[in-house]
Amino acid sequence: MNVRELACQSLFTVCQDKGYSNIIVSQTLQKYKLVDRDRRFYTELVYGTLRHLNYLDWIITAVSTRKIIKLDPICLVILRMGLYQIFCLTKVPESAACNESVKLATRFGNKGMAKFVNGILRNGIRRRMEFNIPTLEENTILHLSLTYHQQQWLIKKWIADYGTEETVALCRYFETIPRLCIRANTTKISRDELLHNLQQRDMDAEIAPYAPEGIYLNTIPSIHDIPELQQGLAFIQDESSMLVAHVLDPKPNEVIFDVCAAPGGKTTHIASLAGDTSIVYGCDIYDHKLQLIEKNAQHLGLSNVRVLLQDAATIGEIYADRADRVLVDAPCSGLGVLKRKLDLRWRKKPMDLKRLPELQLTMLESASKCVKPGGILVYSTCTMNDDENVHVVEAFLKRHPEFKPEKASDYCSIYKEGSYIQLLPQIDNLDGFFIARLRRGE
Ligand SMILES: C[S@@+](CC[C@H](N)C(=O)[O-])C[C@H]1O[C@@H](n2cnc3c(N)ncnc32)[C@H](O)[C@@H]1O
Repeated sequence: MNVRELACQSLFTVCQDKGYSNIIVSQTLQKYKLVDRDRRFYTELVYGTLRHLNYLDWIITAVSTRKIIKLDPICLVILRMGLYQIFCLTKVPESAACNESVKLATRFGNKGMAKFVNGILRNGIRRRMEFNIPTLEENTILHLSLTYHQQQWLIKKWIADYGTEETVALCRYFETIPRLCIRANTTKISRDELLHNLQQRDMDAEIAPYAPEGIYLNTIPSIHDIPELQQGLAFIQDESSMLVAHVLDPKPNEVIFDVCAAPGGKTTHIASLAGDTSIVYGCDIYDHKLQLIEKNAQHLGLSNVRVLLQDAATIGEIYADRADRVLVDAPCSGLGVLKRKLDLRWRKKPMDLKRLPELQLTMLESASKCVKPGGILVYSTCTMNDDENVHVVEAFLKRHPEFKPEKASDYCSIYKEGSYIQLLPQIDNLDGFFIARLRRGE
């Protein structure tokens, strides 16, 4: 298979919602031993097409007489990839992009599809001047959506929530290349020692400003350049996410429940802060995900982690008053981490934001029953959607006056007014995250 065929297949899988682009790309690169140049072109085609998806669809909508949703999915992938080469790459001649796309349509489709693809691409080239992105003044939403590769409904929501200037800053944050952030496994090595070891090997590493175990790597290394990851001395985790365990503030000799725990980033962090006289139960509703928690705990040498197959929405009926501390790191819309998840940007639907708060409140209510009198309940998400954050917590507090909020930022070094921490990428230069800390009365 040639490079374009591989890219076409990978994009087809991602666009059919059958996998994450980073996993598919790395599996493909492992299976097919491509030479460096082909490897780069393959990666560029897959990630570039995905990043520019809404711009490419904007062109297809204008040029095609058939509606996008009526197009054969493989035909749509071939068109997107062809237009990406024509409109966004400078080094591929237009004729090559067209001819190669026609070949793909013949290979994966039929003669009719090949003719259609040829027509659309040549039409696109003829009408090229029509596809300059409108300016911010001409059409704010379309401009931001096409320039920063975000869905229009999200841009509208952000403008309503933060205004245009902050929305631009937010979109810019999501366009920056994510730095790798690692957490020192402080049960085995201090952050200073880990940092020293990395810098000794000429790695451009610096400490994370807010998470006491966090280290950023400014140049993106291959994972294999960091043997400390394989040795269990460090764990890949975003800085925002590291703050959650500190807000929970686990202590020795405690029983702690992490009720939405897989793959165990926070469970293992909590376990290392609590020490081995505590027991941390990492619960999840998916059996196969529990294995990830176990594997991560074992790899980091943590003997105080146990896993539990358990639905967070019913956990309180079984384990009432059992835990000193409970973390609900709820499934959420993930709007705070759009920098990392390119394909997730296009999968988000307004409906997701509507259906989640009810589920989150159910989980929080059930998990709260596990908290012993005087114990701590922490609720966190990786989103900046108030309906999933402050509104869920306030609805919970209204029904449960036995819980009172405590100032979350007293437990970590990022200061926020009010009780809760809402990290905003455009203000805090961190992934969007929400953390609330509640205490049950005695
Ligand atoms: C935001 S992720 C958790 C990330 C994790 N805390 C970490 O730091 O690695 C949410 C998790 O909730 C799990 N989940 C979804 N619905 C659940 C339910 N009803 N009960 C328990 N876990 C659930 C998902 O499988 C997913 O692993």
